[in-house]
Amino acid sequence: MGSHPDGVVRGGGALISTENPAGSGQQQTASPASPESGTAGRTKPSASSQVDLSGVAELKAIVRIRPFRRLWAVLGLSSLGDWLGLLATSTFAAGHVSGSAAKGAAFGTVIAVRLLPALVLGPLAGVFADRFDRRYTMVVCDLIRFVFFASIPAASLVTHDPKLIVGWAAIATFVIETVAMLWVPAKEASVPNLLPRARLEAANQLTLATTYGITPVAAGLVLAGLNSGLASLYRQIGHTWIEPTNAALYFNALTFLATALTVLLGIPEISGRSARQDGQRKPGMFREFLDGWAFVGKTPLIRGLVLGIFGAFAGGGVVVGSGQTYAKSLGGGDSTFFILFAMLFIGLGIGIVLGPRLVGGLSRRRMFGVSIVLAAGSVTILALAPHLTVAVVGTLLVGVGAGMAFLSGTTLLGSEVDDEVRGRAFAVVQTGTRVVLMLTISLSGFVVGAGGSRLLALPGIAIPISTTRLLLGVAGVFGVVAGLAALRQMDDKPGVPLLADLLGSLRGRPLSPAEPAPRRGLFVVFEGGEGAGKSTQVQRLAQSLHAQGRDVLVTREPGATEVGERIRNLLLHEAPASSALTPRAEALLYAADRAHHVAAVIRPALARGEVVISDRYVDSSLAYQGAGRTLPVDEVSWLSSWATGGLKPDLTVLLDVEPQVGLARAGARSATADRIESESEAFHERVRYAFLDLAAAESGRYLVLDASRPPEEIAAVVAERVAELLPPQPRTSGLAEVADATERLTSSTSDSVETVKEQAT
Ligand SMILES: Nc1ncnc2c1ncn2[C@@H]1O[C@H](COP(=O)(O)OP(=O)(O)OP(=O)(O)O)[C@@H](O)[C@H]1O
Ligand SMILES: Cc1cn([C@H]2C[C@H](O)[C@@H](COP(=O)(O)O)O2)c(=O)[nH]c1=O
Repeated sequence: MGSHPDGVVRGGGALISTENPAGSGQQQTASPASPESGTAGRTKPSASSQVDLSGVAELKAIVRIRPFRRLWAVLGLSSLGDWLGLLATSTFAAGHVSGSAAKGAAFGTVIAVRLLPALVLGPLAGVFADRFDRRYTMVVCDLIRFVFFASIPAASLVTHDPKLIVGWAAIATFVIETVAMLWVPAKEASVPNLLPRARLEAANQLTLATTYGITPVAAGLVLAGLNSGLASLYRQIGHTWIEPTNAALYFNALTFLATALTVLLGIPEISGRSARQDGQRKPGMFREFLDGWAFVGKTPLIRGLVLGIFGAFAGGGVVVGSGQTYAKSLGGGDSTFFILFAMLFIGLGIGIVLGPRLVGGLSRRRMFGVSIVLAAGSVTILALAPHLTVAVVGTLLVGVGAGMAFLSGTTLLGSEVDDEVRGRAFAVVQTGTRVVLMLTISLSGFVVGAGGSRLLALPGIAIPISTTRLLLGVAGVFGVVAGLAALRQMDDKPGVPLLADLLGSLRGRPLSPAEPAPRRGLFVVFEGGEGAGKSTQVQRLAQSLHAQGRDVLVTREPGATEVGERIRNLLLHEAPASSALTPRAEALLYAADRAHHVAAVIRPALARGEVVISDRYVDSSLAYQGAGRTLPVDEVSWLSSWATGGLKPDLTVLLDVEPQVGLARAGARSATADRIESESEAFHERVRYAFLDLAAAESGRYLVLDASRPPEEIAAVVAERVAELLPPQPRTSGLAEVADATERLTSSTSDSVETVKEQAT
């Protein structure tokens, strides 16, 4: 598969872009400095650095990019041609034979011939898109489509034998569809190179809406217009080229000539890939073909995408194939079937247009998996629907899920698959979806036709079981499993709970993934109210671990770093009263201290394999700023998880004490109370119960101890629990025994606590 330029990682044969937002590996020959000339290839605006625009502004931003605008126009024209071609060739063939059976056979033959190339040529098509200049591939394909579309009506100028005319229409259609199989992956693989990556999703929304929303309607209108406008003229003049179907085919041919010229002369940016390949020996076509399939099979992301997309299409195929009998099972007829069919397409449109707004910042990999589960879960709703209303809602949801999956899947393929192999990835999807759709529509039609409805006789009761519903149920469950498997394969936020992430995204606050970090040490945190004895226990644990010869880092929040010390003073001593610092500002200052603390002190120590013991951490913010100051706890939690990059302690020791007792201890320790110690008793009560609630919610990671017990008892329990989390330490010398004895003699005064704190800072 050639070289792997910067920004591309190889793993198991995988080539996934990690850096370049506009399609890595792409060496643009154009120098797109302004939006007019296209921002692809050079600039590096990541999804996160891109300004988040509203829907219309986003669309304006992408159509302002000249190469993309032109490609979009080409796509619109070409798609109009496709739809016109489908309608016109079918009616053309049927119009040249007489008798309903012959007309039906002619129509069916043309449709079958249109689908055949997907099976024969589909797998090879991607090799063309990846091997040759995509611009010339598109131009040659469009010129061939121009000639062959024009040749269909022109055949009747040469012969009047209907068999020859229909036969030629079938051959021409086969050729046209064959080159379309080459054109589509070349086009799909080019789009990501013409746009900044952050705009790819909106671009896909626009192109999908054009292909499946605007152009089929436009094609119907053009055909209807030609029919009504030219029919009487044709009757008067009699020239075959103004016969409406012939005129539609000539018009269609011209759309392909127009697109060929536009791509050739107007979008040179599609070329440019060959520069990278100069001087390299290309592998043979067969090798490239095998590499493409190996890439799909070995790369978890692509495997997940392909699995999910095929699953969604299989579900859609089953819904369409069993639609008519399903409508009957609801007590309806053809009109019910059409209502359900319309609902499916309305849902698709909603999913494509509104899906991204709905899920907000949810990662697109997760959006893809969740959409498949939504679509498939809704198919199971259809299986159980007792009434048309439920079936209508279910069908709408199937469409919404499928639309969102289609959009996110296409965007992921475009943005995460390296340019070198993107054409082949798109070709696999293109071929596979056609095959899966054809098979499931025809198989499910056959199964529901043969199955009918059976009575399940149980003692005392007979339950009617319809094959249609059984099939829908099986398809739904299969789809949910495929969606979950896809999620597993491609999840980019392992460790971040999916449901919480989804709910946060729907509300506009997605959870950040934990920052990947080599982590070999152990992270222990002490939490509790004022004067609970945290510092005392921190120091005891540190000494005990030191005595075992372990590397220990003692630290605290706020104030473990130079910057943190200044923040601490500001928070606890310099601001004279609570009114001088608003709760949000206070929360942000604690978060700022934490962000720096984690990055500068905790993560490096953990990476070195040390035991890190911190006097307070995230829970203090949840308890003091959340419960104490009554800020929304989920907002404070989000802030902390952003500040820490998702770093959680391995163990949190909660020292629980009544606030009066703790405050009295703290008062005895120092004459003046700081800004937070001076808060009301009710404030400290809320803080105490918030700590206890946090521990109860995740009990496995907490050790809750009664802090009114003697310090040495508490220390023993803590040491025992920590020992369970540490690997056994080889005893090296008699020094360890000496250290143990020293530790037993050490007093637990607050002076020595301060000494340890000083070492840490
Ligand atoms: N289990 C205990 N029983 C009685 N007194 C204790 C106990 N633990 C600590 N103390 C004493 O209580 C005072 C406060 O202890 P320490 O500084 O360890 O608490 P803290 O939780 O760190 O307080 P703060 O959060 O206010 O910094 C100290 O004088 C300490 O000696
Ligand atoms: C980390 C953190 C701390 N606080 C409060 C809790 C205490 O009153 C002080 C810290 O002083 P101590 O000597 O460690 O007891 O700050 C808070 O309100 N929010 C936090 O996130």
